[in-house]
Amino acid sequence: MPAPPILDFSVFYGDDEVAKEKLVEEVKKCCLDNGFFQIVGHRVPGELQDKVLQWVKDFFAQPQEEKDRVHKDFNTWNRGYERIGSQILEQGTNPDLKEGYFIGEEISTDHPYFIGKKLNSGPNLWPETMPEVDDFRATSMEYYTQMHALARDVLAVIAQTLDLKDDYFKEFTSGAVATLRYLHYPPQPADSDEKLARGIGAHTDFGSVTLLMQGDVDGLQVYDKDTNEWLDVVPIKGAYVVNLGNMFMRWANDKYISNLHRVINKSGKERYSVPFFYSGNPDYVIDCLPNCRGEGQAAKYPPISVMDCVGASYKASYGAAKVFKEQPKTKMECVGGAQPILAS
Ligand SMILES: O=C(O)CCC(=O)C(=O)O
Ligand SMILES: [Fe+2]
Repeated sequence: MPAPPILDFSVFYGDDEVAKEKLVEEVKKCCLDNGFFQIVGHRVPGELQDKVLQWVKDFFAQPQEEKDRVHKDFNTWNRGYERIGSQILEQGTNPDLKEGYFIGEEISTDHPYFIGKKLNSGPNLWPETMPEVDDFRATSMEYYTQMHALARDVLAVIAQTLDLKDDYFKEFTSGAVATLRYLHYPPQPADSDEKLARGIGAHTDFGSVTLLMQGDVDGLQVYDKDTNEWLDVVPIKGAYVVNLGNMFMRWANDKYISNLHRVINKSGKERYSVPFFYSGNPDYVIDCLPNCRGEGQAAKYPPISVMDCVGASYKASYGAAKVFKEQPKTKMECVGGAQPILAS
């Protein structure tokens, strides 16, 4: 299996039906193989991408005490900053050498979508003391909106890979929630032990699809089960790495794959990346997709709401992070397939 192929997504927006069919075929191959591919030719403006990446750098360049002002422990709905070393995603490795900042739908505490009712919902925690924070906020939310649109388009193509109409996921995507994560990986020492050093430990993602913008520094690797090797996903300016998450794998009855990946930053440089985790409408009930099981074959998993499926993964992840030293990680409730490692 080669590294994830680079697909020209612009044909999705054009009239060339043959090219569209080819795109659907290529995406299907990737979904069956390891659930990873890259896209160029999407509609997210390059200027907006550059602006976001610059803000990501500027945010993490702030003094530690400024970043701690917006620490995610100040809320229970997964928004704000997390320090270097606060996660261990892979059993037996060093704490992840990365810091992060989470953004989501801007939802007030009196909104019906507020936590308790809906998945990871609540107000964002903006770095109010950072110079030009209004631009940081506006740029982040504009990008967040653009990523929702791209996720819907990617899902329209994925629907076609299953011989479904391109609007099959319409209900799932209306009222969808998602999480945008800004990430900074300081350089890992060149002589660091590959057995222990991780920017982000091997894991699978929780949701339906993840759309990842990498900066210009490499380090992302995808596990190849056939050769037991890790394949480098070399950054391409402006491109998105697309991968399926655990919920989609379950939804597709394990026909499509949510694959292990990790980051080791051996470049000697600061690495920045921006994943967008698309959960979907929290109330939507996922139940074995059409064309994902043989005739007469039962679905492997019972129906489950998006909120319960993705929510269980978050709970398992944070619970496990807190008690990590005392007990081994367990398989998550909602993960399809025998993934040995917790998702993020
Ligand atoms: O930083 C990257 O390239 C990957 C990040 C990732 O896999 C994640 O946050 O789940
Ligand atoms: Fe990931």
